[in-house]
Amino acid sequence: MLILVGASASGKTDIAKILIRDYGFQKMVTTTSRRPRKGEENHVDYHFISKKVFENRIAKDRFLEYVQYNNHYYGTPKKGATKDKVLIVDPEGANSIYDKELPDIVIILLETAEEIRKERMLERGDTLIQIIDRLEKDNAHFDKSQLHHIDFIVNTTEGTQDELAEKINDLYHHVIDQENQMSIFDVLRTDEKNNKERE
Ligand SMILES: Nc1ncnc2c1ncn2[C@@H]1O[C@H](COP(=O)(O)OP(=O)(O)OP(=O)(O)O)[C@@H](O)[C@H]1O
Ligand SMILES: Nc1nc2c(ncn2[C@@H]2O[C@H](COP(=O)(O)O)[C@@H](O)[C@H]2O)c(=O)[nH]1
Repeated sequence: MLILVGASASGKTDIAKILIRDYGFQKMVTTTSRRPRKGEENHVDYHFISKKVFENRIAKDRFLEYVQYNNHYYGTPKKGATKDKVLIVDPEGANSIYDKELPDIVIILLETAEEIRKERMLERGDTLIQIIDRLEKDNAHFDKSQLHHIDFIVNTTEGTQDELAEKINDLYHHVIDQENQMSIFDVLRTDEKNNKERE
């Protein structure tokens, strides 16, 4: 699973969409107890459920990880957490998944100059108050020191979303293909050992 972590307007959503459109990834749809925003679709943007149902699922251990943010729950369902998924979570979520030592997890932190993020937020119509609030909160929350593990840091200040998605896809495969190759070596080594024992 490819995990993208990054501050607001670092390009996570656009890059994930291109990875899905062009590189065979699927979206890991997460679950939230917050209400859908205008234009958001159930089971596409999130699985939208009530706080009570969310707490019920916590009790049933249905989440790989979950957090409480802005008085709402957000969680990654255990079901469907496969290698080909792209997941966007905050650092706390990425840390919980990393600490579980699951196979095929690649964590990429997107870093973007604050000035550019501000411009992008203005362009997409965020208010000045929203922008100031997000910039202030994000600087501490999305700092690399908050993550237990990072496979790669990708600077998204420059470059188009297409170029960045291509780079991220390459980095993901660099790790995953190497891991798979290692497991082939492990098989060969085991075969060799078994043969020697038989001799
Ligand atoms: N590399 C880029 N070049 C130009 N514009 C970009 C780039 N990446 C993102 N943008 C623009 O910046 C805005 C924010 O992008 P996006 O929604 O992908 O960010 P995000 O990290 O998911 O933000 P948030 O966490 O706030 O939802 C969008 O309007 C998007 O089109
Ligand atoms: N740890 C998790 N964080 C998640 C999950 N799903 C989304 N998120 C993060 O929450 C914030 C707020 O999202 P918003 O859609 O309300 O703006 C954002 O940073 C997301 O990346 C999750 O399952 N686990």
